[in-house]
Amino acid sequence: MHVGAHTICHERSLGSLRDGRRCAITARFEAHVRDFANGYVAEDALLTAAREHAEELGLAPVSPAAGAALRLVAAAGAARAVVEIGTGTGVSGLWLLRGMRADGVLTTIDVEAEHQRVARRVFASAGLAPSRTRIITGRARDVLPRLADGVYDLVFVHHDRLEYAAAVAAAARLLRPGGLLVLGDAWSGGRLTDPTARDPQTVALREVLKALRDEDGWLPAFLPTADGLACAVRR
Ligand SMILES: C[S@@+](CC[C@H](N)C(=O)[O-])C[C@H]1O[C@@H](n2cnc3c(N)ncnc32)[C@H](O)[C@@H]1O
Repeated sequence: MHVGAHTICHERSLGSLRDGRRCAITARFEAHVRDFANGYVAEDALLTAAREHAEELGLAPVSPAAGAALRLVAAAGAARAVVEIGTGTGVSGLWLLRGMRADGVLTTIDVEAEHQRVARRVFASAGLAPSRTRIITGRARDVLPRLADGVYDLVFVHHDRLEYAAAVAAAARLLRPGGLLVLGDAWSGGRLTDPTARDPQTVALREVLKALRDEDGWLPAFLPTADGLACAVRR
């Protein structure tokens, strides 16, 4: 997700950029980096189709760069058991599954069965056995308490930023020590670092990121890739 020049200029740490020309240069550079990252690992026809289905349904899937990063961390951690909150049409799920171990299972939760019907078709078209996915329809707050403690390698959160705090609390229980939490859309559409942005979703996200950084028990890092991925390893 693009972070506009005005956003960058509002960053206190980048106060020296409060000059229109430099801001414009920064914005152009940032767009260049974003476009390069999104094109660096091209999506295949299946991911492109899943992305188009998402757009038809009014959903914003992970960017290609964020998807490639999800596949990367799933592969680097040899993830076998992954939880995803926010199935959508399966863009992020397919990226995750392509990085996970061949016997890995993605448990993916979404309140909208219609979205999951599309995702199920996407996973099948990708040649994934039905045993590779556990697709659960329901609200995250109702489903997460039913999942087992301490057995998941990775939890990817990508639903409603107002519910990210509850999802992080659930992830702290679900992840094994050394497991990885990833929060999607962590730039909040470019508003994260804009101090004039006070919408409830962005405010809630800032609080979650602060808690992840400041609380014991997490080893955090912010990956500024495209739409932003906030990551933290469970200690
Ligand atoms: C941005 S889309 C997910 C996109 C998907 N992760 C991808 O990249 O392809 C967010 C999804 O979260 C679902 N959602 C929103 N609030 C939810 C909740 N409280 N519990 C479960 N799912 C929710 C929506 O129905 C939607 O499909």
